[in-house]
Amino acid sequence: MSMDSKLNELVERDRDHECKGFGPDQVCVRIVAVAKLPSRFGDFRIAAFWNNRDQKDHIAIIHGDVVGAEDVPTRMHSECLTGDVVGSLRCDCRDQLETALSRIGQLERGVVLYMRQEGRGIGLANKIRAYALQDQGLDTVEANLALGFRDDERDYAVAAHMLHSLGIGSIHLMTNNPTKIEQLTRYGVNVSRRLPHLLPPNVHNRFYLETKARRSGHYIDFSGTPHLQEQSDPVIVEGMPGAE
Ligand SMILES: Nc1nc2c(ncn2[C@@H]2O[C@H](COP(=O)(O)OP(=O)(O)OP(=O)(O)O)[C@@H](O)[C@H]2O)c(=O)[nH]1
Ligand SMILES: [Zn+2]
Repeated sequence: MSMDSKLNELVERDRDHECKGFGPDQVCVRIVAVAKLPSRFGDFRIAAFWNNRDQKDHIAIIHGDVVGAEDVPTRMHSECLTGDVVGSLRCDCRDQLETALSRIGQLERGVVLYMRQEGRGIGLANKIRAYALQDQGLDTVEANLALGFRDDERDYAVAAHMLHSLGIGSIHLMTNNPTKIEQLTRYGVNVSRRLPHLLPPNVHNRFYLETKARRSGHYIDFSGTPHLQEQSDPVIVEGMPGAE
């Protein structure tokens, strides 16, 4: 069966899908529409999902035949309008997204989950409030706390169910964030391997990345010499200020 027919079958199957849900919030997800999506990063299909937890359209960007597959290279990306769309250099989001899409686009198969969890789940306006506090000297964790949020408000139950809905048996997760692996595993996803997803820092996001390593326990090595191999990867955004 072709990949398109397989995915269309999943849409049919999910029309009346209901289950006891993932995690304490009993999160249930349906795959609602699939279409082809040729992109500058490769050939993809895009799948839209409904869920019973938030009002957001979460998305899977799929390359190759992933239904029923094991060890599927997977990137779980959190929406970042400032980075993804505007090309902000305050974070590493766009570099990570573009690199994930082009790497996966060149593999046999893989998937990028584009989760609408702007600002680590606090939303766009609040992220900009957090940026304003960072402009006054707070770090990214302190800014979230000052606004009355946890440093990270994301929950990956929707993402876990999305992978389940796609029939993906196990994943190789592209991340430096141990919490993503812990949570997905808790929600029943088999993360058979972690693939480091580091890109070279620029002058604007270096402190932000250091904070992720120092305060949020991300696997990013700044002090250790030699640096992790991945940090010497060629720069993705040509002409990026401060790029080494
Ligand atoms: N609250 C807040 N969110 C931010 C800030 N900078 C980037 N983000 C958001 O952080 C999310 C990306 O998460 P990161 O913490 O950068 O990285 P990660 O996805 O947890 O980890 P990796 O998988 O290793 O990339 C996106 O939703 C961004 O909008 C910030 O200063 N404050
Ligand atoms: Zn960002």
